[in-house]
Amino acid sequence: MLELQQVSLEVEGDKSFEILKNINLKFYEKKIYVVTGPNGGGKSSLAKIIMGVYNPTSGKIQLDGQDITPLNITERARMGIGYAFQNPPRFKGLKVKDLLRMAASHNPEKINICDLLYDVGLCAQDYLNRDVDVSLSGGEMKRIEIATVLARNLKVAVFDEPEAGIDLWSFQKLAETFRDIHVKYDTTIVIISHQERIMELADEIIIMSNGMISAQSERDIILAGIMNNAACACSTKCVKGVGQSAECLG
Ligand SMILES: Nc1ncnc2c1ncn2[C@@H]1O[C@H](COP(=O)(O)OP(=O)(O)OP(=O)(O)O)[C@@H](O)[C@H]1O
Repeated sequence: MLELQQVSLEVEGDKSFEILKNINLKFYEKKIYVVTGPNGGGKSSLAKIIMGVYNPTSGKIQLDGQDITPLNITERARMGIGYAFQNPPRFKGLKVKDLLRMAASHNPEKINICDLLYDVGLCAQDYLNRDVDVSLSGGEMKRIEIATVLARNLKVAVFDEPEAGIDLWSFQKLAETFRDIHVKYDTTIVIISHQERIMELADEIIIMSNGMISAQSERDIILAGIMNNAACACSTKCVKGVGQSAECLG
């Protein structure tokens, strides 16, 4: 289990600014958590705190009871925490098979990289010798990156907006891939996303706004809350909105 205890993150600028405020969260094995909420709410910062890109100003992070707060990104990667980027990096001259072999080399179990490609819906024959460069589409790159996450057999995998820039068909395959990971592996999956279809994959949804957890519950409870947002008063044209409240009238 990954646990964040009273985690805060402050950045120094002209004046100091608290990006994350006293976050308490528990992420259990074999569960999918989707973190959502308004722009600037602190979701990516939370992902970076888990990864070790940022170190908290105060608070503690524990993995299976071990304090990992002082560990950096490389040390946390060795402990089984991995991150899939919003815009995955591409490397000239590197082939898909090299990338997967590199990822699998960190896994004590023997991994068949062709099976991994199959797991993410790609034909090994077509993709093993492809260069990891701009010739791969966004959706293909996303799936290859997910295959590298699977190759490492992570304890905790964090995906920041995995749906960004992929087409509808690839999106469907991506959702299936997450469902498969959920069934086959014990990995704790944390996905940052604004997409309702990604939220539908979650066991639990966490809503972050203004650097705090504003809601956290089972998927259906949160989704029902989002759909029947009684506080919405945006417009009479909005399907959710009431638009009639006195506050709306100029
Ligand atoms: N290194 C930094 N220095 C200063 N401010 C930062 C830094 N990183 C993030 N912020 C600010 O912290 C807030 C939270 O940013 P973050 O990227 O975590 O939000 P988010 O919820 O992921 O947003 P989005 O949905 O737009 O991706 C924003 O106001 C952002 O400008």
